[in-house]
Amino acid sequence: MRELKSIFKFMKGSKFIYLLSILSIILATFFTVIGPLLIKTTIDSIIGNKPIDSEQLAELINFLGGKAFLKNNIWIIGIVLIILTILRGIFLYLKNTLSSKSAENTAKSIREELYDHIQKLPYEYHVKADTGELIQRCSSDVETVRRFLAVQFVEVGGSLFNLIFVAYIMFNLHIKMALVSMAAVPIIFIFAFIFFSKVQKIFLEVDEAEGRLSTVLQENLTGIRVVKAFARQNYEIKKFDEKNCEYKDLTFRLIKLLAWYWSISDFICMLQIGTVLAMGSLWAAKGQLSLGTLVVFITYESMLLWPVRQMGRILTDMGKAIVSIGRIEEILEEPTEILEENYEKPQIIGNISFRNVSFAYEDKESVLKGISFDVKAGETIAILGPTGSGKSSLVHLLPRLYDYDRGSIKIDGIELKSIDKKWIRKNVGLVLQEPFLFAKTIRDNIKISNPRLNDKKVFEAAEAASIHNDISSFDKGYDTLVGERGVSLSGGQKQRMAIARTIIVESPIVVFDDSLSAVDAETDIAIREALNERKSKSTTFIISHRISTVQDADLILVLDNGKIVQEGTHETLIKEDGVYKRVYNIQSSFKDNVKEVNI
Ligand SMILES: Nc1ncnc2c1ncn2[C@@H]1O[C@H](COP(=O)(O)OP(=O)(O)OP(=O)(O)O)[C@@H](O)[C@H]1O
Repeated sequence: MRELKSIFKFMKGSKFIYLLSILSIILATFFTVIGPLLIKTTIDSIIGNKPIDSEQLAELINFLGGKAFLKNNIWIIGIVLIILTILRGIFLYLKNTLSSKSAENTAKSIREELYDHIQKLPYEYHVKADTGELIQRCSSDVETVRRFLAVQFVEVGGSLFNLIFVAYIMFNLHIKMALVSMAAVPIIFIFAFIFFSKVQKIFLEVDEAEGRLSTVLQENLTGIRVVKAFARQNYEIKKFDEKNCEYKDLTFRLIKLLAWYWSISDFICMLQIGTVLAMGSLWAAKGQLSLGTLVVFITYESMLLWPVRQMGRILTDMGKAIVSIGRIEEILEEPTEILEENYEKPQIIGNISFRNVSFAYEDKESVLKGISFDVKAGETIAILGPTGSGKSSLVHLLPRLYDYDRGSIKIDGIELKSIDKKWIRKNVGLVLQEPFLFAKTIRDNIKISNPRLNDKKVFEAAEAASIHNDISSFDKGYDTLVGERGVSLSGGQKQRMAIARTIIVESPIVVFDDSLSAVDAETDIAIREALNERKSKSTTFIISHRISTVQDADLILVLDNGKIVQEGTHETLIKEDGVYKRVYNIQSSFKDNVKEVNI
């Protein structure tokens, strides 16, 4: 019951409200149960002549004026019944608002904790995680828990109290009638419990089918341009139809099963009420049961059966809530990245030295093997190599997105692993291969690292990234809203926005991970020149497949299969036989016709 413990943990701040809510439902049940007893007393002792068999009711009757007075003023009983109903209504209202309030609070704290935790999970986790699944856990799983807490959790307390209280009164009134009245209770409970445990599988299947339907929809809408470009609309429509039909069929199956359940359970209830009526009338005719008691039993019967029928449902919903909280816990148990360490926070200048660095993703084969090189602050290092040779892996070590397994990386003489992660990330600007822009204005996207930066800084960064003129040509300039994932911008514009966003920070170390690939050669040169002219020159890493992009670098590394196979400057490398010279020859011979040749 680890999951139940977790639910209680999230309810921490709302426990008192829950208690009030349970108290409200108990009081509502109390006022519901009192009504039929008053009717019984009226029939048996006020209209009839039987003595009142409960001290409390006798006191109430005396308070209202006594038996004789009430017999002539029976409307007073009617008013008391209305007051009881109003009180019941008030407490039911209180129960509903209180439990909804605390459920909302609990759901809010689950969502907050989840979101905070997801933000703190390591880069590695997000690389592998299925975003759709994470969204589902943060939304529909939290919703299942919320629904359970808002509706059913308090209902369990209310139903139990109802069952115990009603059974207690029944046994006090007439033992034989109580036994008859309760005969179907275990049958209905077991039937409900077995039925809902069996259909729980279908409930889950419906949930999963709904998840698959939303995944198809989400994927299609995100990749709509690819769908259109490949004229795949019909295929996508068919795929959606399949998932839609699957969801409809499963839901229909569930509804049919539920219809069966409610009909059979109604039948058992009716049979039970019929038995109570028949046996009650028989015993009443024989004088073994008063008319008033018969009325009480008939009224209590439905009060007893309805919550028992619901109980099976509540128990299975509890099962669903437990599954959901388990899925939420799974994320919360993922170890977070320790960012706020008591590690060093040195002033970073940008001298970097790699010595025999090796790195592997988890237990796989090393993707970097014995990498060694030195860079002085302000220098530019270019990295070239075939796809999968380890270029991105190498630069991802710098902001400690991953930690190297062997060897040593020193930044200004300090071992990288001993530098605080948050600190080093503030000092290493990374322009990723696939830039992601937020659905904000261009200005806000550029100054995302520090919203307090002034427009002058924004314009400077945009100019250095050769995007200022493009932005100025838009109707709303820097206030232009970037659509979801920046759909209104071209690939090259998005890349340049990402560059502006990184260089505005003026980090001492900047990494361009193949982030000039979507801009033409002239813009590429313009950006690099602008970067060189900046006051604070950063140590710059450039990953590129284009010789023209890397040729001015102070040091060029050629990687292959995780190893440095060549290193030097453009001048030295074109004189050496090797990959660099080969690529250079291919690219320069096709210079006029082909802009770039990938190696
Ligand atoms: N998160 C990851 N988990 C496991 N393996 C990975 C991960 N990222 C990359 N790899 C593997 O590591 C190797 C090096 O990948 P890396 O992205 O560093 O190459 P690259 O030279 O930058 O390639 P490209 O030019 O295509 O971007 C590849 O074999 C790749 O499959």
